[in-house]
Amino acid sequence: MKLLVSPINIEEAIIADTGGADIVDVKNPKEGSLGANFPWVIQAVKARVTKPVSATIGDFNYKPGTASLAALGAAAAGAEYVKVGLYDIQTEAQAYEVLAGIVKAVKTYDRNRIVVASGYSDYARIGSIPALKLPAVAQRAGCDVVMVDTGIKDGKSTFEFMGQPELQAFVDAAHAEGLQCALAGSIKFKDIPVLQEIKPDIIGVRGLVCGGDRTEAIRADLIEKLRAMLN
Ligand SMILES: O=C[C@H](O)COP(=O)(O)O
Repeated sequence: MKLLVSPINIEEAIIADTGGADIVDVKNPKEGSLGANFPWVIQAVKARVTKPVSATIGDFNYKPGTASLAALGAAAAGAEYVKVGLYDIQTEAQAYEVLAGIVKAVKTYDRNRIVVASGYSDYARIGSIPALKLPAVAQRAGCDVVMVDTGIKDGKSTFEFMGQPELQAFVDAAHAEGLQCALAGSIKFKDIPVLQEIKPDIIGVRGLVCGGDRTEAIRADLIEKLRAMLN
């Protein structure tokens, strides 16, 4: 499993990089679960880290044009992984239109860039499309990775909304579609053995490596501890 760590600034990005993250995922929690950071922050991180850079473009509603333009911005700023949250999206048709626009914008710019379609494990409480509907639509739209994160960051974990069988079904559906799969959402150290059974390709964390409070700064010792558990 690759380790994706989500820093909010250059200092945290360097700690994530040197601590053992495989993917440095720039985001801005002030603007939501998958809130977008500024292009100059993505550019600065890209210039300083050795690992592939990911950038979130926001928790989106049904705005395919806005989403595709934001995705191009993230790619142009240097993100190898461009990650969108399908937040206020209820249907497969809406999800497809948003994702297809993003894929076209990003892959026309550079066909080697990776598009990540993120749904939410707590889809029922936020009223978004169920996660299990996403692998097929993400594949049809030309995405590379499908994931779930929590939409509301109140400390409740993805495991509280999708049990192991449902998460396993999500990972298996992604793989059956030829996609990689990422799982995130207030993952705790105690969840790692279960994740090693479920076998997503990527796990995403922030709060865990901030000592439990994702508004605090990322700590090198906690990334190193997590890295050692994954090796
Ligand atoms: O993409 C991963 C997220 O940033 C996970 O954040 P979290 O572990 O604080 O829920």
